[in-house]
Amino acid sequence: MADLYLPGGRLADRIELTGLTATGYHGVFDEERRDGQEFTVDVILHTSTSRAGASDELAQTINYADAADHVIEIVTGEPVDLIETLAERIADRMLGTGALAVDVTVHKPSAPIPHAFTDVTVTIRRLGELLRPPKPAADVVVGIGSNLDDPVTQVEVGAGKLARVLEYEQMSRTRVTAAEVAPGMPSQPNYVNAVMVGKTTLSPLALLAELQRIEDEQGRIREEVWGPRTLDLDLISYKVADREVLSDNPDLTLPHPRAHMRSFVMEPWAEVDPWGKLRGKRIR
Ligand SMILES: Nc1ncnc2c1ncn2[C@@H]1O[C@H](COP(=O)(O)OP(=O)(O)OP(=O)(O)O)[C@@H](O)[C@H]1O
Ligand SMILES: Nc1nc2c(c(=O)[nH]1)N=C(CO)CN2
Repeated sequence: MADLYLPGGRLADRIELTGLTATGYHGVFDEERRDGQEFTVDVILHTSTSRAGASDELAQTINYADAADHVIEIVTGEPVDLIETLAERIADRMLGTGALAVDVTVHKPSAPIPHAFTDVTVTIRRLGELLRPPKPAADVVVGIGSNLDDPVTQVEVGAGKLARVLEYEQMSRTRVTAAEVAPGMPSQPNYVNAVMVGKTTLSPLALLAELQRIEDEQGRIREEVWGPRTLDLDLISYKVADREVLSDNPDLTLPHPRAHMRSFVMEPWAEVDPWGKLRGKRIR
């Protein structure tokens, strides 16, 4: 159960807490509620540790001591009948730490079973919002940009591929925009920009993997942030049942953190979706 492959094929990194033990008062029987017993919990947090590994900063990862505190708080907290419920509560809390997915095993080695046995466990895996297929289909906004190797054709071909990934899609007109470059960086050729809105049943990370596949197919080389590019597809906004999915995960930040400052995104978006909203505010 431990391996989790992310959309795009990469194996997720793991932070594992094993054998966390405390007395709890969970169980169906009165004696269990009265006397309590030991519960042991194993947790696997599926995440990406590469930024923390490179920067050596605790803020870039999930603090395992905080995760352990949460688990103990739930085990020693409000009693429930079933270890299934306990596992569900722990998984839910662990997803709140920013993990992409979690595996939780709850052990109840002193369970009231009138036979010789060593342990009884429940193990569950729960996916966070970035990995969960949406229900109903999500409304998404994708920014398209190119300023290398015949940008008009790059945008046209990229949009054609994107249209096969999305449903009920609608594309803005393309426009030529002056390149916004990072401070101190050399100027760049003009961009061709457009926005496509549509629906998807892909999870946010699965959609991002599709966007990156299309970028890669069009010869995108990722070297310089804000560098010139053959094709750039940014996931601007992802809404399920009108609720915007929010994420501060650097691998997929939602809504896109710079979109609201970019007229080359907001103008074409307003053209195809005049009632559109970003962080609850009308876009025009
Ligand atoms: N909303 C998002 N849409 C697309 N990529 C995102 C998003 N949030 C985070 N990313 C991450 O950003 C990384 C760098 O993306 P990219 O090279 O397209 O950045 P950029 O185009 O140079 O800058 P910008 O995001 O400001 O347009 C990607 O590998 C991706 O994981
Ligand atoms: N006009 C324009 N400027 C940009 C664009 C873009 O798509 N259009 N994309 C950037 C990084 O993605 C940086 N600057």
